[in-house]
Amino acid sequence: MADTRVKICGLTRPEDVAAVAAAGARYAGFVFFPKSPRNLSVAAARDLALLAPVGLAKVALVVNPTDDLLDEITRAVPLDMIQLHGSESPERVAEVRARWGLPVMKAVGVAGAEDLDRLTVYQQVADQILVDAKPPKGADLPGGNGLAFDWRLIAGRRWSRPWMLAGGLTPDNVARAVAMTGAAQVDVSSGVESAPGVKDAAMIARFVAAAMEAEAPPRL
Ligand SMILES: O=C(O)c1ccccc1NCC(=O)[C@H](O)[C@H](O)COP(=O)(O)O
Repeated sequence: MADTRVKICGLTRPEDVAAVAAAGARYAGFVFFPKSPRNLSVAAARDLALLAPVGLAKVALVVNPTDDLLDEITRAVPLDMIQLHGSESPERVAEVRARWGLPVMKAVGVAGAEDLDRLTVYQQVADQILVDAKPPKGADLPGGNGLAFDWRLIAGRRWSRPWMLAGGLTPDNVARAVAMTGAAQVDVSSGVESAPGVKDAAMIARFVAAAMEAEAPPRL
């Protein structure tokens, strides 16, 4: 059994926080991106974050955030991590980490082998890497699109930092994804929704159980 750590991203309602905690997920993600069906105001995110029990890490997902937005979010919302999901440079990742004093997870989009060097670059400055599918050209959202990339691209890769696998994961494919990539952590958003932005408690429970029971490849 892999005992995979799960992040459920894009919670919008108190019952989502309860479902995520009851299922045994380890991270809850709150999205601050106006175009997203999962977008939250700072006040709404604060209310949700205050419901999270000890052991459920609260992650703020932001896209190329201004300093003012980061100030506003970090002053109001009790957080454990900042997720940068835009085109932030390595220098900006290092700056956010130093200035706001929280661990930073940098999302890196992967579509082909040409994207893999960026994983190495960002591992040098971020606390964690979120390895996600690259959004299609012209997509409204830089993440949360329910698209998977070819997991063979990262199978057997050596990592110098903790990382999470994301992109198109579902209760039905997460065990295969863990077995193929050796991911110790996985992230999902649309794969546990009944409609865009609407989380489904039964799907969350099924996803977390499948991820935790997955067989990981031997870690050498
Ligand atoms: O989920 C969003 O709406 C979103 C908006 C803007 C930037 C990133 C966003 N989501 C990123 C995530 O962390 C997702 O969990 C990740 O991309 C996987 O999404 P999915 O393929 O839908 O499981």
